[in-house]
Amino acid sequence: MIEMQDVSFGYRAGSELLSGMTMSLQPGMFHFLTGPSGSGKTTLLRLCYADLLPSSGKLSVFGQDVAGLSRDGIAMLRRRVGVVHQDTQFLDHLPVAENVALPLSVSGQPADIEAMRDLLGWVQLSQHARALPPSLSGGERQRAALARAVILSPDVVLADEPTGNLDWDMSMRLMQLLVELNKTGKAVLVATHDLNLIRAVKAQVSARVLRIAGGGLQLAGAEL
Ligand SMILES: Nc1ncnc2c1ncn2[C@@H]1O[C@H](COP(=O)(O)OP(=O)(O)OP(=O)(O)O)[C@@H](O)[C@H]1O
Repeated sequence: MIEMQDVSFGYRAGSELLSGMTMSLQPGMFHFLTGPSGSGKTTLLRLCYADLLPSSGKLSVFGQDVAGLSRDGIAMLRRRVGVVHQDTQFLDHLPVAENVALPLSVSGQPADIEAMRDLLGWVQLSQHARALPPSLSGGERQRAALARAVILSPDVVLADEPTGNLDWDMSMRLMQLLVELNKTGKAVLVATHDLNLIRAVKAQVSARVLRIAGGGLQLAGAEL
């Protein structure tokens, strides 16, 4: 569903951050992306939803080569990819429910009140539907961000360090939601440097671990 063949990327011409990356996100599979701070995890995620385009190599998303896509084509493709950003990026003056529903209004779809109620219930934020984002705890913000990422029923969910500021219990609660999503058939990719988190999830679900090292991408072995 997302495939990279020999993809390289640099923010500045002549200086590559990532090079020779070949990988595919498998439908229905749980994936982790790990690597040291600054190694390029966020950058790789941004490539996965065509927020950045490769400097060289081939990137296909849902079978379409992104190099040949118009802006509208890229916008259509992004609707099938739910993203939980590292900084949750809420509009602080809008209540949680309206923030979660934003992808619907942006894509011109009506809000389904019943579905919204179910979604907020799933992330255990029913009580906070009318709250403003600044009043939420870190875990609540991440769960709201996850609800917003899945409101368009994407095929793939990408989460960038979603547990970065959370304690262990809250981190596992969030990962549990991602595991549940994965069990409904969605491909999930979680960027994290927390190897204990990867081990805890791998004890519950089969997961592939990709590691960025030296600007390239490797499949991590049995040590995880
Ligand atoms: N928009 C940008 N313009 C220029 N350089 C950037 C930009 N975004 C990131 N970088 C640089 O690219 C490198 C990789 O950043 P990236 O955020 O992808 O790493 P990361 O592995 O996600 O890091 P962390 O684990 O700390 O979040 C860093 O050196 C960063 O400073």
